[in-house]
Amino acid sequence: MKEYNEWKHVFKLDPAKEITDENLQTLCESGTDAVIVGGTDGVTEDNTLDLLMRVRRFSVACVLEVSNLHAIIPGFDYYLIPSVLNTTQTTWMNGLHHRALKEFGHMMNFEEVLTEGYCVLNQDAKVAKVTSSMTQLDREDIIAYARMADKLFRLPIFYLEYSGMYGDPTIVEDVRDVLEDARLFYGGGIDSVDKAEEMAQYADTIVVGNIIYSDFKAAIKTVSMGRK
Ligand SMILES: CC(C)=CCC/C(C)=C/CC/C(C)=C/CC/C(C)=C/CC/C(C)=C/CC/C(C)=C/CC/C(C)=C/COP(=O)(O)OP(=O)(O)O
Ligand SMILES: O=P(O)(O)OC[C@@H](O)CO
Ligand SMILES: [Mg+2]
Repeated sequence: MKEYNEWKHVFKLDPAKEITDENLQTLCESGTDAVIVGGTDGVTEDNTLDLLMRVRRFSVACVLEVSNLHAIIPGFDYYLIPSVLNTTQTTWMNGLHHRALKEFGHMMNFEEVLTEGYCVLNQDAKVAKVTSSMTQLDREDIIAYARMADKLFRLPIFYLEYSGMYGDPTIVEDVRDVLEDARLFYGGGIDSVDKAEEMAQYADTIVVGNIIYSDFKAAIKTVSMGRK
């Protein structure tokens, strides 16, 4: 299993969406560095546990990105805990986190927990709407959020989230240039090897999500970035 600071390419599986056993096997054995289980809505204890058990048949790292309090299940290799830095509602910054720590704090293994500072940039994404994120940001605003994650809060991960659309590579490059310790995750609209390679020049880790469900073959091809 690869540790999180070795991940270059990861797939994000949405528990609310269907994937066949055959495609799941192909995906887990594709050479990707980790499989993240997570989505903005429709994530339940049942569909999360189902994916955990199915992914566990393979040796790839299996990671839960926690998005609601009702689907926190033991047995994953890592727990990614998002805080949305550009939300307008404290719920998504630290509110649910406080509730979760009241319930689970005493039994958590913090070695497995990784906090992510999200900067949500696609105004049409579900995550932007749910979290009422301020997406109309200029380059300097985004860089300030990157420094907030890296230097003020010392979060291990800064996540540039364009979910559903391909972002601006020059922004990813500029953010890469200011981060010193935080790992840079980029996610959004990667549907080809070329896009995977372009963003992987700057991001430590690229995240491939929706294309798994709309064009599975294209999704699997993204793993071959850097190996064409
Ligand atoms: C013993 C035991 C159970 C151990 C585990 C202990 C543990 C790790 C406890 C958790 C502690 C903790 C602090 C939890 C935080 C709780 C929480 C709910 C925090 C809020 C998270 C948050 C900000 C959610 C908002 C949405 C978000 C950022 C989701 C991330 C995933 C994402 C953006 C997916 C992309 O969306 P998608 O669904 O794909 O959208 P489309 O359908 O449009 O594509
Ligand atoms: O679904 P896509 O657009 O690939 O984005 C991946 C991931 O960043 C979503 O949280
Ligand atoms: Mg998705």
